[in-house]
Amino acid sequence: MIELDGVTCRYGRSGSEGGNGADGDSDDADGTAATVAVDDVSLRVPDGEFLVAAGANGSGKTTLVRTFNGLVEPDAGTVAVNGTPVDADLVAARSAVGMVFQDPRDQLVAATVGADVAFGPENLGLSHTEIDRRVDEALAAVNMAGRERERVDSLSGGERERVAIAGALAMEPDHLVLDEPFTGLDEPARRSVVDRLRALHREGTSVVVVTHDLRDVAALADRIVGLADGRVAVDAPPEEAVESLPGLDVRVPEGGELRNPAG
Ligand SMILES: Nc1ncnc2c1ncn2[C@@H]1O[C@H](COP(=O)(O)OP(=O)(O)OP(=O)(O)O)[C@@H](O)[C@H]1O
Repeated sequence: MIELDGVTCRYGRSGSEGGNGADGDSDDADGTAATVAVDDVSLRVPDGEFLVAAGANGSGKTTLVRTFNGLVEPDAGTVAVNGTPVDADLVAARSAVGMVFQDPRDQLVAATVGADVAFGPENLGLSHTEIDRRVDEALAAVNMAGRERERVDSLSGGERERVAIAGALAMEPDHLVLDEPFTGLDEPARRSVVDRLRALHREGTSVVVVTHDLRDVAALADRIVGLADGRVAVDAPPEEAVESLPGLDVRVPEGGELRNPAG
């Protein structure tokens, strides 16, 4: 379970670590205005849930999910994972919440698929047998079993995304968070990533997907949280949420009972 209470994150005060940490959204002493990226958000993400965090560019989605494992430290409010405050045990939070970043190139660190997926477990100091087991299972989960020896730079965008997901899965997190996982992927690649997410969720993995485009994931979600200007504007099951989301500049699936504001 991930629990946020009254979380506010700001960027822009000069001298604040990591760029966030201002005490207001007015001008600072040096004349630099602080940006309130996340504004007093309270949220529960139960185990097993497939949650989609949707919103326009700049609505605060990335900042919000980065508080889940301490990559961003809130200026106000608290974040707890499995009952423990993130700032009290950063290692526990990072183990419990696996993160797949927006561009898998930012995440892939080794030359080959197997070495890349093994990287995280190796840093945990696990035995070779345990590392091999995790790599095998993680690659199987993204439908890339037996491809350990392939070079990362020879993979397609969709395959790289799936290797990045496997790398996060090899850490055996309670929650898997993916930030805009479909950016830059062609249709078959998107479908293959969607299929993998569906299968992972079916097998019990908790998934959080950050997106401004719901076409791929609306049908998978248990719940959609829509952000606008750093605040939760919508928090509802998909059928209800898609009615309000177009007003937040979020692209929703076309056809059926769902509308697409872009026409
Ligand atoms: N490192 C940073 N320094 C200063 N401002 C930032 C930083 N990161 C984000 N912001 C600002 O905070 C606000 C929220 O950004 P964030 O990236 O969390 O939103 P987002 O919804 O994920 O956007 P996108 O879809 O474009 O990634 C935006 O106004 C953005 O410009």
